[in-house]
Amino acid sequence: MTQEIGFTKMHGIGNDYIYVDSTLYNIKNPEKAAIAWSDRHKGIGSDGLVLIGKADIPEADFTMRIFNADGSEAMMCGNASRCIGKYLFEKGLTKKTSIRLLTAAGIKVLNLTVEGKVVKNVTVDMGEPVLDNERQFANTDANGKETTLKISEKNIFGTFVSMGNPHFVIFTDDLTTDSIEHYGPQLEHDSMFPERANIEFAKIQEDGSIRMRVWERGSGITMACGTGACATAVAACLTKRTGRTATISMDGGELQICWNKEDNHVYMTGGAEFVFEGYIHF
Ligand SMILES: N[C@H](CCC[C@H](N)C(=O)O)C(=O)O
Repeated sequence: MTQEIGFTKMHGIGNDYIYVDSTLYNIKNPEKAAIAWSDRHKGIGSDGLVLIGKADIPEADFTMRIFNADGSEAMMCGNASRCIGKYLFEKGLTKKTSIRLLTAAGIKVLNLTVEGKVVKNVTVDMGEPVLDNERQFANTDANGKETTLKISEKNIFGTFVSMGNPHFVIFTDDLTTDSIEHYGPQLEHDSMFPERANIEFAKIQEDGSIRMRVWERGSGITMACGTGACATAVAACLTKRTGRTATISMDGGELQICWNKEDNHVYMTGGAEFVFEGYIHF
């Protein structure tokens, strides 16, 4: 027996997802739906599937579940959290401009910048980065200076930062697709990351901004990654390449990241857009 499911397609600087209101539609197998619907030829086409729900605890307003294009469920999605803020406000599901979103990585607070009835951009309190020391600085050089993680025989150095979901940030001048397609899947599945990992390839630019491209766990190369942008900004600061605020420039656009010294929280600011709506039989 197929169901007719209403969906909304949105993107956060090119990182596109299918959004379904789970108070209206009960998708029995979201993993399977994410795989089928993410297919850019036989499905709707997206980087994954996001389910929006109503929170049943007083500490939160709404809930988010996010499934990658391979059907794997992730703890958190930065770009999707901004899209949810826009979705909820512009569809009249809330009048709040500060929304508490319950995710598998805890409650994230979305602060909407609104002009009239339109959400112009969203700042998300992404919480504290988790620096996993045994994977953070595996080596120190002769002077005891902390270096960054060396991935075994690949002789690749990077910085592990979790934003609720795992990220490995590599600073390199080589941001070519060939390299990312070569090293991305290898590193995603490296034994150093039992839960797999999102892999960021980043380069500090002359104006101090950071150019970053990403191989996402479960979705491959995407146009942008919100949690990845946060992890990249934290890694750049940790390795003394930048200060605590950074503009992260990705294929799909820019995000402003601030790793606040007072509360140790990372704040991400950027846009979100509707693309189209439709129904799919599943
Ligand atoms: N692929 C990620 C989930 C999506 C995160 C990304 N799209 C973002 O904007 O944060 C993971 O498996 O952890």
